[in-house]
Formats: sequence, structure tokens, C-alpha cells
Amino acid sequence: MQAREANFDGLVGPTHNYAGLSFGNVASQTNEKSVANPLAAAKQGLRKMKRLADLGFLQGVLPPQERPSLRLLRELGFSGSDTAVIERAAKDAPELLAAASSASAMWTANAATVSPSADTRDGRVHFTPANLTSKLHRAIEHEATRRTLQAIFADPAHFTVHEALPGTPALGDEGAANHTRFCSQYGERGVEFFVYGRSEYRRGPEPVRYPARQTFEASRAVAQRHGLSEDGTVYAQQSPEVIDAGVFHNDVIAVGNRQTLFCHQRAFVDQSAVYDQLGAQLSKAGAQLNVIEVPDARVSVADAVTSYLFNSQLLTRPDGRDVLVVPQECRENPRVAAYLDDLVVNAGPIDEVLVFELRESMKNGGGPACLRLRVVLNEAERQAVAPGVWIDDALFGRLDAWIGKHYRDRLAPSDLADPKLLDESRTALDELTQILGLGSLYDFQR
Ligand SMILES: N=C(N)NCCC[C@H](NC(=O)CCC(=O)O)C(=O)O
Repeated sequence: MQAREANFDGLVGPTHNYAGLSFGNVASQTNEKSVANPLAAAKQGLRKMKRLADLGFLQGVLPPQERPSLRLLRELGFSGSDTAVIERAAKDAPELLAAASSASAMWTANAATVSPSADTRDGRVHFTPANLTSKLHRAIEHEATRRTLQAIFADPAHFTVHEALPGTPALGDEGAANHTRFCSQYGERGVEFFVYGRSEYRRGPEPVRYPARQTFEASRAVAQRHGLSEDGTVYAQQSPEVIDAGVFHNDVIAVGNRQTLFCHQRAFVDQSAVYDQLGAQLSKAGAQLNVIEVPDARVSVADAVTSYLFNSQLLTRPDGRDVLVVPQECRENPRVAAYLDDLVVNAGPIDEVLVFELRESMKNGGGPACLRLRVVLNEAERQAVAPGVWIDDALFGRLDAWIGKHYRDRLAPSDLADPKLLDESRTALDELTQILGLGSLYDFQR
């Protein structure tokens, strides 16, 4: 059956800020306490969506979550009116207020793991929202993510949206950032590639400096509940040394699409065995794996982490050409820029590089690939998606105006103490659900 890949980007929320919440994510730590520009952040992300939609890609949008999360703050013991809760948290535990205020749901590669219907036993598209247990500010996302996915992918004849896995270290799950699907054509049965950072029960190498967020046990559980076949599944361990160098998700060191895996030489434990296994499974699905491996000598892991070369989107255009969507930072690093120039000249599978300015998100460790959730859909499934979330000229115009009306252009860490931010945020989100036609998504609307 014919199918296409859709990308659903997270719309940056009005509380976008730099709180240094992600230990192990170099950009988040480096930019802690710098002043953010939520308006610019949201517009940068929206422009990426618009340009990709203009190029003929199927482009959707996922709404931000309600922040600050009063629910979290109340669960943590702050009480009284909403204003009193925020003022008290700002005074007694600003780090908890920051966690409750993060706009991190914008990185929708961490929203869920998605298996297309061609791969699943029951022929439905399966979604498992990621529990994101590794970080408090992210562990509070999955319930709202599930609600949003259910509102958008509502038809049970086509879609199954699971609960997140239990939130415990043994089952740490970071969603599609550690999952790649290979196939010959999108609508054909594919091979789903799960990359984990550590295993809770099988002894193996582990990073020593920074946390491994994804476990083998979580990856396997997702594959099982999605009803994937053994032939259609490959597991690999991320190299612990690169996690210790700041590669907190696999999508910071590798990206794949259809038959192509674009990755760094040091991405995986026992890398050649990983290629062999992937190649063997993929050949059973009628496709031949093509690996573009970037040598350390040309681009170091440190360069990959600062430029986000591998946090690119590898997309197949409707005319069959493959394009690589990279952040501006790749052009600013001379070694990465030279590598990309050669890649295109050498007439490999990548025909064109598209460069995007995503500085506000990048400063928190979120590149083009972090900002999107891939969902492969056949025509009937595409018809069943809530219609208001597809980016076209009209929706772009409405969202652009909505951002301009509601977002601040400056948000310093001390501004999180301002209770007006909650009202501004709720007013904006209330209007947004009408724009997207998603009904009452948020707690404050219920
Ligand atoms: N690689 C992918 N797919 N996603 C990137 C997620 C970045 C996010 N940053 C943050 O959450 C920083 C928030 C702060 O520090 O304010 C994270 O570390 O989980």
C-alpha cells in the first residue's frame, strides 16, 4: 500500500526558557540562565514547518503543553491560589518552578515512538508516549502528550495510542529520538531500529559521566506492545563514550530514512555487527541498507554535538530526491560545512542540504530532528487525522499572527516568578485549541 511520511513538529510554547535542566545535554547546561526569546523560538520552528510544507512534505503541528504546570507544583506540596503557588515556588524552590515551566514538549521526537501500520500485527499505527523518566521537567509530559495524540489520531480503526510505560529507571523511554525505521517504500513492511543507552538487567557497558536515558527493556517493551515481528526489529546499544561526550539521544549521532543510515563512526557498540544485522533484516524486507558513516577524522564527536550534524532530518521529496535538513550551526563549523559540501558533490543518496535557523531551540539541545515526530501514514490513515493540524498557508498565517499576539520576546529565569505568565499562557493556549480544532485539550479548559 502507498504511504507517506508525515512530520509533526512541536510548536514552541510561550514559556520557552533556558533553565539548565538537562544534565548530560551540553547545550542545556552551557546556556543555563541565559535570556530566551519565546517569540523568536516559536517563529523559527514555524518557519521550518512552512518551508517543508511548501516543498511538498506532509507537515503537521503538535500544540505546546500548559506551563507552568500548576499540577506538578501542587503535587510537590505548594498550595493556595495559583498566584500563591507560583510565588511560593519561586521563593523556596526556583529549580522546581523552572521544571514546571519548561517548554520542553516542543521536542516532539521525544513525544512518542510510532510504528506504522505496515509493521504492526494488527495493521494499526501504534503510538507509545515516552515516559521521559530521566528528567523531572520531561517526565510530566506524557499524559498531555497522550491526550493530544488521541485527539489527533482518534480513529480506533486506524490508530492505537498506548499509555506510557511505567515511569521507573528500568523502563526509561525517550521515544522516537532513539528509534528509526528503515524500509524500501514507506508503505512496505520495514525494520524498526531501537537504540538504547543501557540495560537494567543484562550486564553491559554503561556511561560513567552522564546518564543513559533509554533502556533496552523499554525499547523491547515498546516493540512488543506495538506488535512488531522479530524479523522487523533490531536493537543496538549506543556507545557509552559518546553519551559521556554529550550524545544524550541517538538522534544526536545518527539519522536514518528508508534504506539510508547516516551516522558517526563511533555511534554504536560493535558498530559493524549493527550494520550487518540491520542489513540482513532489511534485505528480508526487500531493501538494501546503505550506510553513510562519517569518520572521526573528518567530524569529531565534539563537532557533531555542537553542530548537530546528525540531528538532521533526512527526507525523501515527492520527486524521489533525498534532502538533509540541518541547523545553521552546521554551516558555522568549518569541518562540518566542508563535509556537507563533499557529501552533496559526491552524488550519494543525499541530493540537497537545506539549512535552517533554529538558534533558540538549539541552545537547549534541540535541532531539526528533535523538533519533529515522524508518522508514516497511508491514504486512509491520513484522511483519519484531525484535519486542523496540517500546515498550509492559511494555518501558517494564523499561527504566525497568534505567536505575534501572545508571546514575549524576552524571558529571563527570574521572569518565571511572574504569575502573569500563567494567564498569558492559558489565554494563548485556549485560542490555539480553537485554531487547531482540537477541542478542550488542557486541564484548565476542563
Ligand atoms: N534529541 C532530541 N530528540 N531532543 C532534544 C531534547 C532537548 C531537551 N532539552 C531540555 O530539556 C533543556 C531544557 C532546559 O534546560 O531549560 C532534553 O534534554 O531533553
